[in-house]
Amino acid sequence: MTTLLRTDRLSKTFDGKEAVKDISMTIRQGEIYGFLGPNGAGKTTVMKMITGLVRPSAGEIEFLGNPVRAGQSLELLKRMGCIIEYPVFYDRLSGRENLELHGEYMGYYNPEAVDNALSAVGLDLRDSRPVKQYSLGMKQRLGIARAMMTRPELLILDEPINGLDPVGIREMRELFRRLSRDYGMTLLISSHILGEIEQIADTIGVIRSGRLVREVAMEEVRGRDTDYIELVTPDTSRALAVLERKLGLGSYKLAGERIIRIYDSAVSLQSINRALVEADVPLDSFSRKSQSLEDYFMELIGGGDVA
Ligand SMILES: Nc1ncnc2c1ncn2[C@@H]1O[C@H](COP(=O)(O)OP(=O)(O)OP(=O)(O)O)[C@@H](O)[C@H]1O
Repeated sequence: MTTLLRTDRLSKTFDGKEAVKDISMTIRQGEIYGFLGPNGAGKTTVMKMITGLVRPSAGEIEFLGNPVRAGQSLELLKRMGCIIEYPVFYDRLSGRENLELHGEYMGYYNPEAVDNALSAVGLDLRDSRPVKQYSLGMKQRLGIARAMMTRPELLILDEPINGLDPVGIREMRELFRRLSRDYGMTLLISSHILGEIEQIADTIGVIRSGRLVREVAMEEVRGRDTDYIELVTPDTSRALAVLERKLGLGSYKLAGERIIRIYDSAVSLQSINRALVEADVPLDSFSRKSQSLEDYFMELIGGGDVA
């Protein structure tokens, strides 16, 4: 896949405080990129820099092969659609009227574009109710329709699922899939809840305290080895020495001062137990475990409110 947007060591300092530091991310054409991180991690600031709303303190942004500069790259920025923070509408006008007005204001009014945008997000083309009677989910859809009217190459949505009920969340997920599959759109979606994006994202970028701690293809994450044997011992170094010598243990990780996780699928629970007992290595506990996707990301994020 070709690269649509790339940032290189993007940083932002507010009043001497580093909110975002050295973010280098790559968004490929046609993918759904999930931007995951706890509240305050810096997601909105990164999105605002990408869309030219905030000037970076350092670093570069490249979109469609061209540098993006705040206040200068207007033609390029028109090829992005975004909803950062909640979309605001004229409450007393209908959804259609809001889109028509927006089109006129932006200088590209076209009734067909309004129809197409409304049907793409699954809103009724003939609904004449004022927006103030819309549910939050409908308003989010209308916001996406508005952002889509120019058929942007990249759609940037900041926490679009926030506040929706489970049905609304499911519908929104289906909408994202449809936009990506049927409209070939590339989406950058932020969230602080893994469960909201893990099912739809092709790539997840994990941000924590202003830094991108990991950028992973979901395919790779889903295909990882999730089963492991966990043993707790007061003497991890001796346990490891025995296991390496006797069983040729290769793949393991120290998960704490007393915890060893063994990912070697060729090594059985019994053989580990036998080797350690024979060598007289004290063991507090010993079990087979499986790491969920959630555990995996929690580990990357290091706690916080990502659930
Ligand atoms: N205009 C600003 N002036 C000063 N500090 C700011 C400004 N905008 C953001 N920050 C700070 O930058 C940090 C990152 O904020 P940001 O809004 O980007 O995080 P976020 O990951 O989007 O979280 P949230 O989901 O809560 O919006 C925070 O500490 C925030 O207080």
